[in-house]
Amino acid sequence: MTEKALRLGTRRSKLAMAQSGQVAQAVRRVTGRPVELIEITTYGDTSREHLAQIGGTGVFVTALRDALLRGEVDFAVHSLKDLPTTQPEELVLAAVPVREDPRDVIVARDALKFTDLPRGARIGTGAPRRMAQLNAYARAHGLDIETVPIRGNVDTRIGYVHAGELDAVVLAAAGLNRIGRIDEVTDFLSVDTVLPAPGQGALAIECRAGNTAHDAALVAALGELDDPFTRAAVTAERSLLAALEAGCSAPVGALADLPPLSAPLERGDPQADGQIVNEMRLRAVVGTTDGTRMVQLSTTGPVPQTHDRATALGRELATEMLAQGAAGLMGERAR
Ligand SMILES: NCc1[nH]cc(CCC(=O)O)c1CC(=O)O
Repeated sequence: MTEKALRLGTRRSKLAMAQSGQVAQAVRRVTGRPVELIEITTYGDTSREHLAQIGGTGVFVTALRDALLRGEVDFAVHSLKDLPTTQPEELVLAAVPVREDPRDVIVARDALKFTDLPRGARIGTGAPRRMAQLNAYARAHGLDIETVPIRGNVDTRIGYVHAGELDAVVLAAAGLNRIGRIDEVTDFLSVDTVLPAPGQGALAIECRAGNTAHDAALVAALGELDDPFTRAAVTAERSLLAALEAGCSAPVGALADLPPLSAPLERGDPQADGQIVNEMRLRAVVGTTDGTRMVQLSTTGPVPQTHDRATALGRELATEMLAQGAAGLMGERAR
């Protein structure tokens, strides 16, 4: 007997199709079932307005969720950083697979590195988070750059550099990796310079919450693709974002990862191994887009072992940031 194919709901962009194709492979492997891609057009794909203006979180996500709720697809694949922080009750994140490179990168003319850009260089990015941190770094290090708001898919953005309209554009490493264009990167920005968006580099596999035996079995099967460390990290990052009452287009960077090894220990040292598997560092930044005012904090502790603990970690750091005036730096609050 041939089993019915699982229907995977996906956006139609090149990036979405690439990552959905990769998840489809993994799902075939863990379920032994065929997987069919169902393309769904979202408002975010058709709108020409700036994302910050159509605003609101989740422009890319709503249409996929509607298709799930209507039963037109069995599961959906999202870029985690595009997912609103509120989780609808009827849906569940069945898996958060291992995160890939969370860094932002630049693609610049003449193979330039960020710090080698000439005076007056124009850098394209539509993300207030990227503008804020690039401008803050430039101020602190005597660089003279201008951030230029752009949007569009990866082809469009890199096209501005090839056309000579911009000196560089900022993109996520993970996206370029997934579409096979990582070779075009001219500089990987250290997360010490630019903290990524909460959830950047991670994917979310979302299902109906399991009210039927069929849905419950699917949630359990897809759970095989979950990576507990990535899950804990992105839960903390997103909880921080939610507690700041900021949306995905707010100037908020956050990353939970392994803390650096303390000085006397080296990798391979049994004590060091204990440290690297047991601890997590959460860093976050909020700033004005011109980079003049920033609140940046970090905390390190045991890897949270439950959803509630990961959520508390993010919320606690957000509370400290708010106490230091973070709310006043975010401009328009989340809608
Ligand atoms: N904002 C759109 C978006 N959503 C996810 C990614 C990249 C892949 C990822 O972070 O998982 C991108 C493109 C980009 O920021 O360059």
